[in-house]
Amino acid sequence: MAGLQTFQLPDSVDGTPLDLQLAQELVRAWRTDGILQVATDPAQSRRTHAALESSRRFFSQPAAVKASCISDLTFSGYIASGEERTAGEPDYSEIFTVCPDVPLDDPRVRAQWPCHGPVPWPDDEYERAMTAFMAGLGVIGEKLLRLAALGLGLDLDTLTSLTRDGWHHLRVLRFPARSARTSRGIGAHTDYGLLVIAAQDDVGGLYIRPPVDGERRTRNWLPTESMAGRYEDDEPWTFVEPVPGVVTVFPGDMLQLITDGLLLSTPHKVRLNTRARYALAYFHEPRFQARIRSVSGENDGDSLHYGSHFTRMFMRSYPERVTTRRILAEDRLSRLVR
Ligand SMILES: O=C(O)CCC(=O)C(=O)O
Ligand SMILES: [Fe+2]
Repeated sequence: MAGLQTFQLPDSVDGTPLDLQLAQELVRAWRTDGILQVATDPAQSRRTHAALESSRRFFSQPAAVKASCISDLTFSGYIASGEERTAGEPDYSEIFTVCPDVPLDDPRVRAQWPCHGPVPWPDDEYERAMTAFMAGLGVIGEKLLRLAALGLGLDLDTLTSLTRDGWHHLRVLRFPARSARTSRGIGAHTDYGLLVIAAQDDVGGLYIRPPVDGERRTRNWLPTESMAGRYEDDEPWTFVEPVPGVVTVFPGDMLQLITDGLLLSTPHKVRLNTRARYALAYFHEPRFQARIRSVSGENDGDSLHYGSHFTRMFMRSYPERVTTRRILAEDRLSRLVR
C-alpha cells in the first residue's frame, strides 16, 4: 500500500456538509485499510516529542527503580519485559501504563472498585509530559468519535455520550532490539475500547491487519472469543511506516460491538527491529460505568459493562500481577454497581 491516508481535523465537528464528507471518508478508510493517519498541529507534535523523550529517560533507569513504580490498586505503572502475555505467550515490550489517576480518598477507591487508585508516577516531569500528551489526544479522540457517528449515520453525540469522564489510558512502550532468541514484540491482538491513537519514533515495528473479505473476526470482548494470537502468521499484514507529525488511529473492540461489525477492531502486532523502538499507544474509552450495546439494538439485554470488561482484559494480560491478585482476593469485581 502506498502510505496510509492522512486527514486534517477541523477545529470543531458540528455536522456541516464538510464535516459529513470528511466523516464518510474516515469511515471508508477504516473499512478499507483498517487504519488512518491524523495530522497533528505543532503543539501536539511537541507534546509527542516530549513524551517520547520522557519515556527514554524513564526506561533508561535501573530495573529496581522502574520496578518500584507499581500499585496493587491500579494497573497503572511499570510492566517489565516478559511480564505481559498475549495468547499465553510473553511479550518483550517494557511498558508504563497510565490509567486515570484516582486519589486514595476518592469514594470509588474507598469502595474498593477494581482498577481505581493513584498512578505510581516516577516523577513530576514524567507526569506532566504524559498528562499533556494524553489531553491533546483526548481532544482528537472526541472529534473522531463525533465524525465516526456522523459517518455512520448516527446522532453526532451517540459515541461521545459514552466518553464523558472516559476511562482513557496510555501505554508508554519500549521495545528492545531483536536478538537471536526472538523478534516478538507484542503478539497479534485487538485493543479493548473505542479508538486506539498511537505515535511512534522513527524505528518501525508495528503491523496491522486490514479488513479481509469473508474473514471471521471474533468478539474479543467475550471470554470464549479472544482475538489474541489470531492470524499472527497469515497475510495480509500492513507495515505502519513511521511518519513524523501524525498519529495513527484504528477502532477497538467497543466500536466493533457498537457498530455490529461495520467497523472492525483492527488486529495488530509488533515485531522487534534492529534498534530499540519507543511508542505511545493511547486508548480513547467509555467511562468506567458505561453500558455498551450495539446501535441496532440487536443485542439488547446483553449489554456490556465497560469497567468490568476493562478489568477482565487486564487480568487476562497480567495474570500474576499484584493488582490482579488483589482484585481476586478481595472479589473487587463484585463491588461494581451494576
Ligand atoms: O507499539 C505500538 O505501536 C503499538 C503497541 C500496542 O499495540 C499496544 O500497546 O496495545
Ligand atoms: Fe495494541
